[in-house]
Amino acid sequence: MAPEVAVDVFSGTGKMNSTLNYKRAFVTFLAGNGDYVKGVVGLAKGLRKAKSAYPLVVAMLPDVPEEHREILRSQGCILSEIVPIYPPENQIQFAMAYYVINYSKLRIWNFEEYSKMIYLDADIQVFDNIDHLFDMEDGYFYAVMDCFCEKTWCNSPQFSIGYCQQCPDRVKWPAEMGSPPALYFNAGMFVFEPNRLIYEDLLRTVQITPPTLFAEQDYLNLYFRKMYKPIPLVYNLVVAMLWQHPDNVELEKVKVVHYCAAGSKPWRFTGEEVNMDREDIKMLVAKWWDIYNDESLDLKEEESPVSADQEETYTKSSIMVSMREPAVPYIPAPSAA
Ligand SMILES: O=c1ccn([C@@H]2O[C@H](COP(=O)(O)OP(=O)(O)O)[C@@H](O)[C@H]2O)c(=O)[nH]1
Ligand SMILES: OC[C@H]1O[C@H](O[C@@H]2[C@@H](O)[C@H](O)[C@@H](O)[C@H](O)[C@@H]2O)[C@H](O)[C@@H](O)[C@H]1O
Ligand SMILES: [Mn+2]
Repeated sequence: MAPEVAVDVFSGTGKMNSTLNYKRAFVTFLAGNGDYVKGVVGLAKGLRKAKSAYPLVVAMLPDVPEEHREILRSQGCILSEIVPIYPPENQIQFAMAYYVINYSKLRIWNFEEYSKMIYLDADIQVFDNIDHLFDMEDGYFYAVMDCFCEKTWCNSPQFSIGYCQQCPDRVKWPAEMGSPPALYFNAGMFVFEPNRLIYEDLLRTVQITPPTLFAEQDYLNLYFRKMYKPIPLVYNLVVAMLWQHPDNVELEKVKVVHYCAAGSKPWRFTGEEVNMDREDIKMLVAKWWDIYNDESLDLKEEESPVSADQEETYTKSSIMVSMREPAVPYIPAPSAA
């Protein structure tokens, strides 16, 4: 069983963070005019169904069309347009070509309107309330450990020797390859504190850090390696764990599902890719659709979505904030579709 830190939101230090005057929110990232917007709608409705007390902010690139923005506003999302961030010139072949746009996620450290945020990829669904994660001790970067066994890792040293942190005793890390890799998190879900100084350092450092296979996920693991605290996989079930490490998964206890395996995105699910004919995968995809199609979870007219001027102010401030950096030419990245 992989090493895990129990989620002790009332840490021994008694430093349970006051919820007074602290703004908290979930935040996701949206790029392009494709179908990830369905993921964000599903996430907004899932958080509503889980009765979360906090809003969902959408950090979106300029290429998200107005029609999609309107859909997200109607679901109560707080939209914040961000300026893209690109890695330095490089020859790297990212594990997936479209990962290049994921560096733009770094903009969320600039959302200083919030004291603590939980980042969630748009291909994630929250099936149970996880608001208690906001009460974890400040000063750390909390996320769930990833798995190195999928083909996407085939060009990594871990994959080449069959090593995975989810089962470190299966194939031990060979001494001749130096010390085993530090605990490594999946960057589809994490608990963090926006901070302008960290934000500026993140942007400075990313320009002098050679990009690697998993793009901003590798970079975030490198940058936060001293602050990282693993949390239980119930908070981000990377679905490949179901077949790569079934002994580590108690599906009935899982609160958050991350549809990141090839072919598992619910809104484009065909069931044809490897492992997509599994009963558990088909059940999780159906659960996602149950929420997405549940009209009772749509934001009601009488519920106060973000008013236009409130959003405008917020968006302007975030644009002003994000535009403080030199604007970069926006080059649409290869589509993930
Ligand atoms: O065309 C795209 C590709 C990615 N994303 C965003 O970037 C995140 C990371 O991409 P993805 O989840 O596909 O990566 P994976 O977790 O599958 O590696 C997505 O969840 C979305 O929030 C997006 O908005 N549009
Ligand atoms: O840009 C790099 C991405 O890296 C991560 O996805 C990976 C990772 O989970 C691997 O372990 C899987 O094998 C792979 O399928 C999946 O794409 C994050 O989920 C995503 O948000 C983003 O940071
Ligand atoms: Mn994802």
